[in-house]
Amino acid sequence: MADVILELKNASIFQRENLVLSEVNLRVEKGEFVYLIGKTGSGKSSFMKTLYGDLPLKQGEGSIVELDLRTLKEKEIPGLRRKLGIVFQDFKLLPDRTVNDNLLFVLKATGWKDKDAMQARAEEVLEKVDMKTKGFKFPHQLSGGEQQRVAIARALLNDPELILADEPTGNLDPQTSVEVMKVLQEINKTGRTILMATHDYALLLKYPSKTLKCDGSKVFEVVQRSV
Ligand SMILES: Nc1ncnc2c1ncn2[C@@H]1O[C@H](COP(=O)(O)OP(=O)(O)OP(=O)(O)O)[C@@H](O)[C@H]1O
Repeated sequence: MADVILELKNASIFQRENLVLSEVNLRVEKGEFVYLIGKTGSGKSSFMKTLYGDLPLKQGEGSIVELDLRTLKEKEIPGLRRKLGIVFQDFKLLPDRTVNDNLLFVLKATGWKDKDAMQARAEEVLEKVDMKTKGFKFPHQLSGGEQQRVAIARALLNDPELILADEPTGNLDPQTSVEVMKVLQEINKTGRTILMATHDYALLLKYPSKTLKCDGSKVFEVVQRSV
């Protein structure tokens, strides 16, 4: 049987008392690349937040990287985040330190101790996103696409089972978006599972893959038409 990385059954997602999504049923298996699309306000970010423990799952069932979202306790959230790689639209790099130190900071915060191993790991992930020569730079010295590649490198540090990317190309021009997408595709080819929320239909057409749509407070799989 294929490894199930993420499964929701009859899940409802709320922002405070407001129902955002209901009867969500889905299953993502190891190695899949899945898009999550939908209009502004349709619930994509709320959905992603539920998956990384920022919004509690109060109704239905959900499991992600072998953790139960319904019974997830506050103190289990760091453990969940360690098994996930999360990439945001606005990169969220720490502006006051270099790329290298941004990566070392995360390694330290996630329990790494050996300095040489930490440096080697930082270089390894930078290499994967083709940023190995830029470790000494500060985030503001990088282009948006480069910052996002560093953010992807950061997401890879702890070898996550699942990468959640919420509008990772939302702040990038079309050409840079394609470059970032190529990086995500390469990562997916090495067997990592990726769930990516996006508005970018051009990317969907260029890199077709399983697509889920949030609409009318439901999430359903859509069949992509080739153009
Ligand atoms: N912190 C919050 N408190 C209350 N309601 C919220 C909160 N965040 C979002 N919402 C509401 O939840 C609904 C879904 O919003 P969400 O941000 O998940 O949509 P989205 O599809 O990600 O939109 P976008 O593409 O603009 O990011 C919206 O009606 C929004 O107003």
